Amino acid sequence: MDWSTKAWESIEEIYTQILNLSFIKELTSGTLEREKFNFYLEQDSIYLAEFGKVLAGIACKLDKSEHRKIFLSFALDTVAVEQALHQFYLQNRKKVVEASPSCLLYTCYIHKQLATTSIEEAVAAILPCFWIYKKVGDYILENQIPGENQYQNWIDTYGGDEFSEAVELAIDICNELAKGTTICNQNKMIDAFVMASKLEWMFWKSAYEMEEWPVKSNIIYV
Ligand SMILES: Cc1ncc(C[n+]2csc(CCO)c2C)c(N)n1
Repeated sequence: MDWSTKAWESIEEIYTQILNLSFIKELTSGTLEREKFNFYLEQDSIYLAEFGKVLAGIACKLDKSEHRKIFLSFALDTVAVEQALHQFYLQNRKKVVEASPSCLLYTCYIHKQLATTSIEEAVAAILPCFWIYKKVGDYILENQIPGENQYQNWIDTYGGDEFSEAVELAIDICNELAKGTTICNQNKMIDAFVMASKLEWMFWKSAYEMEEWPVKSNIIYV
């Protein structure tokens, strides 16, 4: 069994719980409140900016030029997706938004992986972002209520064939890196994959709840 098969089997339960989230159910039916979706997009904008930096950082550490090329193209795609979705849904709103606790946790986790773990573990930590979104995008496409869905543009970004190639490349690179490393490190890669999958679940849950910080501040800038 290759590394990615074991990795996906390790998160089957988390994936099922993602599909059962109200955010995903209502995104599928198109009934998700716009306020919740906008909250998600604003948080996602923070996430994508950090994710793009991590992808570029991973590229710097990869030995094979082919892998570097792919990760740099992922980093560019991330900026493009961020701009396109946000232009479409938020019309370039320039509100200053603070990262929610879950968003901060996720972005700090991937930065921590890049800064302090093996390159294999860092790559494994970014795979759920690709793979889970592909699966969720396809699931929504298949289970959509036919007709108008105000979130069609978002759904089409991740569901369908266009995004498949990137996901397959990311999975293949993980399998190749896993093959070239120790069993111990392969298991650490699984841990990273599972942790990032939990953080994907938390990200959607926190968007639906429009998660706030449990303590407030009254910042006065100079
Ligand atoms: C929390 C969160 N997780 C995953 C994605 C999906 N995603 C973000 S960047 C990227 C790679 C290339 O665009 C993919 C698949 C998201 N938007 N937000």
